[in-house]
Amino acid sequence: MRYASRRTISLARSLTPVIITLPGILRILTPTLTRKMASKTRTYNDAIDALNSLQTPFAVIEARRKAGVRPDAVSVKEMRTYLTRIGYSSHDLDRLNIVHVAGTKGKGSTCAFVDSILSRYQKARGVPRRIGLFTSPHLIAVRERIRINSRPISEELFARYFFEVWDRLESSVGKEGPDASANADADAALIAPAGSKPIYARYLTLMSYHVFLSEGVDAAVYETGIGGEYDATNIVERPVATGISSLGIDHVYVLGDTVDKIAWHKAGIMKTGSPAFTIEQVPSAAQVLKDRAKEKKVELKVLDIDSRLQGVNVRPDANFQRKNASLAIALAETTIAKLDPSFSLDPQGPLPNEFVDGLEQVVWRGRCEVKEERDVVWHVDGAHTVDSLKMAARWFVDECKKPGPKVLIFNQQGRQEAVDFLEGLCNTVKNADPNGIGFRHVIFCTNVTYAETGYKRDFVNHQYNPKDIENLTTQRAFAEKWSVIDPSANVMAVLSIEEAINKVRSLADIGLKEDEKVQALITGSLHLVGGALGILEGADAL
Ligand SMILES: Nc1ncnc2c1ncn2[C@@H]1O[C@H](COP(=O)(O)OP(=O)(O)OP(=O)(O)O)[C@@H](O)[C@H]1O
Ligand SMILES: [Mg+2]
Ligand SMILES: [Mg+2]
Repeated sequence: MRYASRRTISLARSLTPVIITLPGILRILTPTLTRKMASKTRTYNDAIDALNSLQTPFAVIEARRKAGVRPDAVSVKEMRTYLTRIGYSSHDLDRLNIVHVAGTKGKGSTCAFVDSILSRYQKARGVPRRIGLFTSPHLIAVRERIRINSRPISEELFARYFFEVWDRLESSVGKEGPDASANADADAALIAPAGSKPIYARYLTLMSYHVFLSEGVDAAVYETGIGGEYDATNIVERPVATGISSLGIDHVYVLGDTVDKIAWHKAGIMKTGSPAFTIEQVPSAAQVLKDRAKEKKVELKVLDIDSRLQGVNVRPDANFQRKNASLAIALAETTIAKLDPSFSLDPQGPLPNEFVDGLEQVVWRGRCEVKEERDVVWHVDGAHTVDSLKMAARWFVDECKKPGPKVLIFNQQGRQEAVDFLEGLCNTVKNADPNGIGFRHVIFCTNVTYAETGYKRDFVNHQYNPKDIENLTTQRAFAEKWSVIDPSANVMAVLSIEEAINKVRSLADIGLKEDEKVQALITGSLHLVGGALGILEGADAL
């Protein structure tokens, strides 16, 4: 086994007021930040720096974890308070005609399908007028999370709306709207002190409402962040429809350690008066969804794979994706029927062209992507749970028809349980090979993008232990585990995504046969995948 040597790297970019040093503690030079933000020309980079200052520091996360603090109903009250402070009531959200999607896996893909179908319909019929899409996490740049008509909002627009929200929150004095009682004011002040701001993901959620309402969006697709019941997106009271994609185990610390506990949270997005859809689930999860629907008097439809998908080229050609697509069809159909009363879908007949095109031409980057170079075929997928990693491995095996050594680049930072992701990944690939050969080389890297210059600003993350990254603690644990699971593999740990990619490219120089290409899989985290795509494409992949 070979490890990269331990060394100190400076991750500072010259213009940024955020300086990170390894080893050591992350420092934010707030005077620069404050001065910049006070000036008139507040840029996208200023916005991202200010946003990064809203991340919960690693030490606080640790302390909460130890004390067993979990999100609860107060989180939703807090979001409502902030919404009022930036000038909206939850009734205003009705104008957005929100499609709300929760699930352990497939949320983003389902949302992207819905968005893509609505876009095709818009082009053909002019309805909806403007489509909003809110997803998480981001792959290449933060502004990807807020899209209008399928395009990430521009840096200028992002900066403008970001600071409008910022300023409104800073100047809030605890008056919670004209109708608020003294008690309500006092409550709100306790939940969210005047002048305070929500944390990172919640801030972006809040900002998305401001963006979409200001920009005249009349259909908005929302992916939940974590869970559903207490998620920041759950302040919507009258969504057009809700959808729950595949349920499984993830975010155990926040949501609980069994699939039925997790299902309880996800079911929290269902709303009385709004149609709800899901797909086939494991029995315990299905039961919880059914019970919660009954309790909320919601009619929950459990969808089979839509028979009208036959002949539709859904990629990847896998059952999980057809489930996502089936859910998306129902959600898009319900939305369009509300906005265009002349629309109706024949459940037996073929799908309208707009639906077929929307499903076939969807762009959802970093999921099951293939990029071919002269000597290396890169297979890139952001899976990061046990189940989705097995899917990713199966997809990889199916794609790897051409000969050549298989190589893995893997990262998952900050989650100890991730060491359990490896076995399924290893065995799926091994078992698919007639000679039982798995990955020849396995490279574990940190989530640092570049060897020399460190993190791209959009990826600065205060939530990880900097010591762990410096010492490659996680990567060494992964490497040790892999050496036990597959002693024949050449396993290594390196300090950055860039080094990992260069390592794979250098493998091509040492002994590929004539018709061979290195078959590389990059997976384990969207952060890794986003950084890798940026490097492979040599520029912002956006
Ligand atoms: N229905 C599904 N069941 C299992 N795995 C899935 C499913 N849909 C997608 N995946 C896998 O999970 C990866 C992430 O998909 P997607 O972005 O749609 O999920 P998500 O729910 O938005 O996840 P995240 O937790 O990253 O927000 C995909 O690349 C694919 O490998
Ligand atoms: Mg997730
Ligand atoms: Mg997602």
